[in-house]
Formats: sequence, structure tokens, C-alpha cells
Amino acid sequence: MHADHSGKKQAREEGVIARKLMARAQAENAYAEGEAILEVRDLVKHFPLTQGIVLKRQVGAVKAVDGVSFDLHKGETLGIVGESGCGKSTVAKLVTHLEQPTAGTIRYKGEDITRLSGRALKAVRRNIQMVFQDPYTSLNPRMTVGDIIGEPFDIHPEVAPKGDRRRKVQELLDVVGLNPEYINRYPHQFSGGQRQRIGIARGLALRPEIIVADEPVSALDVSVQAQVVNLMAKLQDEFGLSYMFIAHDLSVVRHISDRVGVMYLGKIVEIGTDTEIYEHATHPYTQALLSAVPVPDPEAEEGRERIVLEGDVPSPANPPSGCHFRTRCWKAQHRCVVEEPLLIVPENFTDTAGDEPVHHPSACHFAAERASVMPPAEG
Ligand SMILES: Nc1ncnc2c1ncn2[C@@H]1O[C@H](COP(=O)(O)OP(=O)(O)OP(=O)(O)O)[C@@H](O)[C@H]1O
Repeated sequence: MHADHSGKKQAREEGVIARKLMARAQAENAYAEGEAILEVRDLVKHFPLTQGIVLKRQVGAVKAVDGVSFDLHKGETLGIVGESGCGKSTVAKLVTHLEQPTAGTIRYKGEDITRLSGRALKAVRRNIQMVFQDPYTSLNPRMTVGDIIGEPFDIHPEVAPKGDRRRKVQELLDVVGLNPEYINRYPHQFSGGQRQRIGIARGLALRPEIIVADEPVSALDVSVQAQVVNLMAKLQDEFGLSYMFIAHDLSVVRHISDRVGVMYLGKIVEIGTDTEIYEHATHPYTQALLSAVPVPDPEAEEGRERIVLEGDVPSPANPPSGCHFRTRCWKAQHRCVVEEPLLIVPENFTDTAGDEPVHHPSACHFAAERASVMPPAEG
């Protein structure tokens, strides 16, 4: 009796949150360009490590995401960059509610959406969509392109009533630069770049406000990568989308990102505008990544320093004490072993020319610019 009552109460509350979120999403100008529509604070995801087959015992935890905070502003692209295993995909899954966080909060348009269920979750999911990395495995080979792109309408029939679906799917094909007549074809009949366009069309079907793209171009040839990134930039303008764009190297996100966050072992170690990160990086890890960014002009390449990081990323099940990066850092000192650096704007600190104060946060006790590793500014 009591359980039934609380179940009804929960359903009612979910309904209220769902309606609030839908109403806000529909109020076109409720959120102006540049306002934070997503606020992530102290997000943590630990995956338990267990031993034993019958009686499973927890013997530790993989600290995939270990205290991540950032804002995503309306209409912007936030690039998230870092080596394999640093927790980028897990952040993406937490934001899109494919995983539940161990701790921390996610607010969407001011509303706490961290632990939603039922109708409220459905409403949020409609507005925060994911585009996956691998266009070869993320599309069901037995479904036609029309069915793949139209599948989200099964869950949200209010967006496209049955009789209107074919037209909507054809519109989406057109929007992503594919021939609307291909609606009955199967994924294997398309190239890698075209398949990623199909994935993007599917992500757009419910007219979300936020798209979380997890390495959307990493599986594609370099020549095709630029086309897909350009398409995403065009769609962003057309639909006023906000993107979280995940990649493992800095060169991919440079063209599209307004701001970039650099992740290492479950934490953001530096975050700033594209100019701050690409021209005034102060964290040694960001500098190492920047030094590996290829530049086409051999003259510009001359005199640039290449920082080669020793060893692999340590296991997130057993990260180093203090600063997680210290085991691979040439600046590491005793302080780095005992004191974890906070992600803060370094105090009284100016750029390499000594005239501009540095304004962006960097989680390093010895944050400082190193001009010799920066790739030249984009022309
Ligand atoms: N479901 C899970 N169970 C246990 N460990 C997991 C799970 N998902 C991810 N991990 C671990 O969490 C860490 C972070 O993984 P994640 O996939 O988020 O990293 P990533 O930076 O996206 O790497 P990649 O680019 O290789 O996908 C890794 O050590 C990974 O093995």
C-alpha cells in the first residue's frame, strides 16, 4: 500500500519535471547564446573491481571519472581531449544518462538531472543526444537507413506522427547531405563518411539542443574527417546546437571548438578558450599533446620542440598520489607527490611575452607557458 503510494508520488514528480523541461526546451529564446545550459560539477564514476565468480567481492575501483566540472554554453562547442583511457567516453555516457554517476551533479538549464527516471529522464534524453565513434558498428546492419534514422520517433512519436515519418527522415537525409532517395538502403551500401552522416541524422531526429559526439571522426580517413567536422559546424549554426566534441588529439578539435578541456586520468587538467589552450597552454600534459600536433609547413616546424612522454598512462584503478600526471612529468617535485593541484587560474601569472595575465584554469603547481611547443596559430 505504502509502496504503491510512493510510486504514484514519484511518477507525479517525474511528470512535473518532464513538463518543466519540455516547456523550457520549447521556449525558443529562454536560453540566450552563451548561457550555460549544462553545468557539470564534481562528477565521479568509479567502476567496481570484483574478484570471485560466485561470491563476488569488491577489491577496488576503476576511477574512470574522478571529479570533473565544466559548463557547456548555448551554441558553443566544448572539445574534450585526452589519451585513450582517460575517461572521455565515460563523461559522455554520464552526460547522456547511459551511465549513472557515483557522485556529482549535472544540471540542464538549471534543473538537476543527475538522477532522473521515467518520463523526466525521457524528456532530458530527447534534448541531449549522442553521436557515436564508429559508424561501422554503431548502425544496425539489418535495418534500412530510414528505420535507423526514424527509430528515435518510436520513443517520441510526438515529434513525428506515423504518417509524417518518411518525409521527416528524408528531410534529415537532405540536411546531412545525403540523397533522400537512399532511404531504403542498408548501412553497408554507404562509405564511412556517409555512415557517420547517417549517425548524425539520427542524433538530430528529435531536434536536441545538445549533441555529445564521442570521437565522431576518429574512425574516418583524414580527408573525410574535415567534411564531417564541417557538416557538424554547419548544423550547429542552422539548429543552434551546443556540442561536446570528444577526440584523442588536439588537432581534430581545433577547427570546431570554442573551448577545450584536456583530460588526464579521470580529471580535467586544463580548460580554456581555443586561443588559451593552443597558444598559451600552461599544463605540461597539454604542452606535450600540443608538441605532437603536426604542422604542414616545414619552416614552422623547425625550432619546435617535441615532448615525448615516457611510459603509459597509469591504471585508473591505482592512480598516483598527488598530481596524477607527476609520474610522466619533467617538472615533478616532492610537492606533486603529496599535494593534488587544483584546477584553478594560476595566481599573478603572465604569458610568455610577460604582458597578458593568464586567465584560464590549469591543475599544475608549476603552471607556466612553454612557447617552443605550440603549433603556429591558425591562419
Ligand atoms: N563499464 C566499465 N567497467 C569497468 N571499467 C570501465 C568501464 N567503462 C570504462 N572503464 C574503464 O574506465 C577508464 C576510462 O574509460 P573511457 O572509455 O571513459 O576512456 P576514454 O578516454 O574514452 O578512452 P577511449 O578513447 O579508449 O575510449 C578505462 O580504464 C576503462 O577501462
